[in-house]
Parts: sequence; C-alpha cells; structure tokens
Amino acid sequence: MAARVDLDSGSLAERRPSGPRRSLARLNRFRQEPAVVWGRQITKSYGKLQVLNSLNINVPRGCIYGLLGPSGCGKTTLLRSVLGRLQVDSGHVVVLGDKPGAHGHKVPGSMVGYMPQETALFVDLTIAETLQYYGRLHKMTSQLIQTRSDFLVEFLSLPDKHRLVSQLSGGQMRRVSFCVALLHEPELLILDEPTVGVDPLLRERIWDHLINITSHTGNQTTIILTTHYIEEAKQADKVGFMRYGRILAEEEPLKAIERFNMTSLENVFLRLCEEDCEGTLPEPRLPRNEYSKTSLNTEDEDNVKPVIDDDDEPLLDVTMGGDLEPPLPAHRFAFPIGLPSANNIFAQFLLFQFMLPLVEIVLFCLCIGNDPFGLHLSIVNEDTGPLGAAFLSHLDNHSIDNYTGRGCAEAYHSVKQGESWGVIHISENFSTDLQIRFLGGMNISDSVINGSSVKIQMDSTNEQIAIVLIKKITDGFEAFAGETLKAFGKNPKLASLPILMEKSVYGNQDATFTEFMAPGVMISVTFFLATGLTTLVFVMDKKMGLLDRCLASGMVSFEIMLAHMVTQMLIVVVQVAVLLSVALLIFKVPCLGPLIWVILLLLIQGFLGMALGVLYSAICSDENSAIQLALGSYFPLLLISGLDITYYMVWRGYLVSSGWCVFIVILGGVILKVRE
Ligand SMILES: Nc1ncnc2c1ncn2[C@@H]1O[C@H](COP(=O)(O)OP(=O)(O)OP(=O)(O)O)[C@@H](O)[C@H]1O
Repeated sequence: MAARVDLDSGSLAERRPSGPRRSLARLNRFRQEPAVVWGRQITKSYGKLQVLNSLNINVPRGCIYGLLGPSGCGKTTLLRSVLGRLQVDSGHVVVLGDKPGAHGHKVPGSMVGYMPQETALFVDLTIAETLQYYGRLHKMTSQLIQTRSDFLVEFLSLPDKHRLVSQLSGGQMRRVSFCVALLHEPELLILDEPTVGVDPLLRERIWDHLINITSHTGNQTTIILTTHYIEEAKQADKVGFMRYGRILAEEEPLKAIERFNMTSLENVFLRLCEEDCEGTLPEPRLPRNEYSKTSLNTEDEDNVKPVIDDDDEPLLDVTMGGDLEPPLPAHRFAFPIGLPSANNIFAQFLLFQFMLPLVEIVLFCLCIGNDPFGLHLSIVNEDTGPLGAAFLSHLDNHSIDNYTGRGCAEAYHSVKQGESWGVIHISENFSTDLQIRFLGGMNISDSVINGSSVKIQMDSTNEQIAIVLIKKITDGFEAFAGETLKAFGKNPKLASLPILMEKSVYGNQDATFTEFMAPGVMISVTFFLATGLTTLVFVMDKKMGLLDRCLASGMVSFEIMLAHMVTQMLIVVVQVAVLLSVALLIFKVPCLGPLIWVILLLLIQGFLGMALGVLYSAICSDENSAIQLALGSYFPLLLISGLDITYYMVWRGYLVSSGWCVFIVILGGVILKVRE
C-alpha cells in the first residue's frame, strides 16, 4: 500500500495522507482494466516528415496516462489521432471500443473532453458564456451547466465568471480551457499540457482532482495528458516515454524509477533514450490481452478483435462493429457567438460589424460621392469690355475659385505647381469679337472667332475632375451666352449646341456622382465586408484551435460552417438594412425601380461574399495567407463580376450570383472537410 510515500517523502503524497493516492491495489487494478485507448503500429507522416513511427499505446480504463517526451516528438499528433482529428497512415487506433472518426463514431463526441495546447477560446465571450456554449454543445441542461460551472470556477480559482476571456491572463485562460474539457464529465479526457502556467499549489489541486475523477468506480474517467513538468507525471498511474514518434516504454512511474534504480523520472527517461540510441532497449511489453496479430495485418479493420488469453477473463471490452451500444448522435448545433453579453454586443457586433458599413456609406456620400467642389482655376481675364467678367460671373462659385490678374505664364505655372486645375484665358478683344460673332453677318473672320473664344488649358491627370470642370465651364458659358443673346434681341436658345438631349431611357442625365456611384459602392461594401469577416472569423477559429475543439466535441465541419453562415447571414441582413436606410433616407439616393430587387441583389451579393469567405478560410491556415488571397482576388473578382457569357439580361445576374453562392459554399465545405 501507499507505494508513493517512500519515493518522495516530504512531497505531495505525505502532505495528503487522506487523498486519493496510489495504492498497490489501484496500480494492479489497471492490469485488469480494459483498454480505453489502444493503438498498434501507428504511423503518421506530414509530407516527408514521419512523426509517428510504429507506435504502440495502451491506456487502461480509469487510468491517468502521462505522455512524456521532448518537444516535437509527436505527442500532439498522437493525441489528435486518438481524437480522430487526424487520420493515421497505417496501424490501428481504437478508442472507447471504436475507431475514432469512423462513420457513426463515438469519438470525437461528448464522450471525450479535449484541452488542446492552444487556448482555443472565444475571447469575446465571458467565462460563463464559454461554459454555457460548450455545455449546450454537449446537450447539458442549463441547471447542470450552472452547477458544474460554479464548481469548476471555484475549484480552479478563476476570477468572476462574468469576466471576458480576453481580459484574463494566459494562465487563467488555460484554466478556462481546462474547465471546458472537464465540464461535461467525459469518459475520456485528453489534456495537452493542462498545467502550463499554473502555480504549484493549483497544479497540486488539479492533480488531486484528476486522481479523484479517475477513482470513481461508476462513470470512471480515463485521462491522457502531456506535461513538460516531467516530475509531476509521477502522480500518473502509467507513463509513456515517447521519442522520435515511438513509445519507448510504458510503465507505472514508480516501478520505472525502481527498475532503473533512479531518483527521478527524468533520469529514467534519459536512461531509456541512451538504451534506445545503443539499440539495447527491448520492445515495450504489450499486455497479454492483445488484439489479434493476424488481424493487425489485415486491410479490413472491422475484423480486428481482441484475443482472449486462455483461461483469463476477457480483459478488453473492445469489439469493433460488434455489440457496442449505438454511438451518441454527433449532430449538434450551436452558434460560435454563443450568448453574447451586453459588453460583447457593443464591442463586436454594433461597433465592428454594423458600424463599419454605416461609416463607409456615410463617408462615401459625404466625401467621395459628391461632385468635387472648391477646385482652383487660374483665370486670366484681359478683356477690356464687360462680357469677360459677365461670363466669369456665371461660373459655379462652389467649384471655381477665381485666380485673376497674374498673366498667362504665371497662371500656367500655378497649374504646373499643382495649385490649380486649369487656366481660363479671356483675351482683350473678347467683348468686341463676341458681339461681332453674335450679331455679325455671314463673313466672320478667324481672328474674331479666335478673339471671342475662351481658352482653357486643363490639368487632365484626374479625368473625373477635368470632366466636371469642363461641364461647369460649358454650362456657365451657355447660360452667359443665352443672356447676352437675349440682351442683343436674339433668341437665347441659339446659345445651345444644336444637339437636343431627349429624356434618357434609363438613368438621369443630371445624375450626381453620388447617384452614379452609390449602387456599386453598396454592393462592394456588402460583398467585401462579408468576405473579409467570414474569412477572418473562420481562419482565426482554426488558428486558435477553436475549430479543433468544436470538432473534438463531436460537431462536424458542416455544422460549424452552417453556424458561421447563419450568423454571418444575419449580419449581412442588418448591414444591408443599415446601408439602404442611410443611402435612401438620409442621402436621398433615388431608387427608381421596386425596392425589393435592390434588397435582394444586395443580400445575394452579401451571401456570395460570405460564401467566398468560407472558401478562402477553408483553403488558408492563417490570417496572413487569407488576407493575401482576399486582396489578391479583389480585382479579378471586380473585373469578372456580372460576366454572363450566355446572355446579358439583368435577371440572369441574380441567378448567376446565387449559383456562384451555392457552388462556392459547397466547394468551401468540401475543402474544409478534406483538410480536417
Ligand atoms: N500540420 C503539420 N504539418 C507539418 N508538420 C507538422 C504539423 N503538425 C506538426 N508537425 C510537425 O510534427 C512534429 C511533431 O509535432 P507535435 O506537435 O506532434 O509535437 P509535440 O511532441 O506535441 O511537441 P510539443 O511538446 O512542442 O507540443 C513536429 O516536428 C512538427 O513540426
């Protein structure tokens, strides 16, 4: 009994005599227990890098299994294979009597609790919301979630559960992550470095708790954990020493220390590594209750059965495809945004998602959408008569600042210097020559034509501004010429060009720049915001381990994708409502046709952007590549958008957009599934 005490006297064991410490009976018990995790000849490579190399593992029920090994030896890869999150290249993995990740599987699902190495938390949720979200995912009742949350928050010395995760320290976040894994009291707990960043006292309590939950005889928990604090693994029931993708030895820690006559597990590990290098390390002993060796070589994994040793009791209750209970339904649906607190609604939703399109449309209408005004023109009026000044008084004061009296060379220089957009030169005989031009007979000389012409030299580097200015000047001249002709007793309409612009079939000849640009801007804002936000949300989920955790909880990638899409669709609907309200009601952008088509078009474009975001995030593993992809595809998309090679009727645009939307979502889903 109490084998630990003599090992590290004065250590944890002595200080907790009544605690659930190891006893010989407990240690022996594991030899009788069926395997919860059983793996044989597991190999796994990433490209040319072989990470798991004919690895064998055996984790009995109710055991705490410490997986020890240097960084990069493949511990996380092994845990992810056990979870069914990675497909092994060869070998067999059986978890809770089932092949992980197989159709109708138990694992991943609610029978496992997974704490990944990354924090893997939604930082904009509070601790309580986080636990509620995962509790709902595991179909726990609100009451149970509440009770378990209260216990775990107190037990792990977490701060007020209404604190945002983003406001927690790194160690506190890891403890919340630990809470999430423990919350639903799973049969199998897989903890990737649960005690990192935890102070020694709390670490001790965590170990006590782990030992406690593995000691219950009823719903007994089995735990696999990795730790960098190698000595704390003495408290495990069994440790697996891992190196270069292989388990060198699996043994009870105290026995290992005894066998090698060492003082610490670290020294045992060093000795094992030396023996491994020298090639003197015997193959790890496999338990007698081994799976059929012949079936290990078979391709048909469903035929793998435990072999029961002669007169022994059957030790493994693992039978694949046989008399297992039907697996728990893997389908559950929860929104990644959980139940946001008031803080979050303001921070994330209102401010970012909804305010952004609002700010963009307002800025566009105020700054870009208006006709340009306050543009400088250098005016050189040398006219000795009154008509030059009369013409200048007809120029739009909002658009043109007079820049008079400096001579043509200086005016030209001012345009060169970028101080004004052009020169208007009126020569000294302008009034006389214009009078002759308007009132004279048939023979008007070239010098009169020249003298009565206003000369303009523009800076045409900005075509849009040049067009606006020329239009203002010609409009001004027509108005001035009409009045002058009238004063001379002529028909003022003679001032107009002999071209009559009838009412436009579509659109409005006098449309402002805002009216022209607003539809395109609204579509772009809806489309690209949806693309950007969906891409980032999804990629960050992946990067932060949230996707992994949700998948380990039994959600399938399609459900996660659907949850994100539903959330994003709601956001798109609100964004469209905000955009249209601002543009139509505040800035009076006209909507000449039925409003429903405008709404529909914007919604489809938003959904299409969202679908593209799903596709990008399925392809990319980190936010940098996602942003590069989104930016890189901006212009190609802009150029091919609306391209319909068969027929160009407008309604087809709706169908083409909807078709793309469905296609891209399916493609994104398939890629996500393949890359899982
Ligand atoms: N997705 C991946 N693609 C390519 N290589 C990978 C991938 N994931 C892990 N690796 C590599 O596989 C090896 C084992 O990684 P793994 O994360 O399993 O190690 P580990 O033992 O858990 O390390 P640590 O203790 O530092 O967490 C490492 O060399 C790592 O670079």
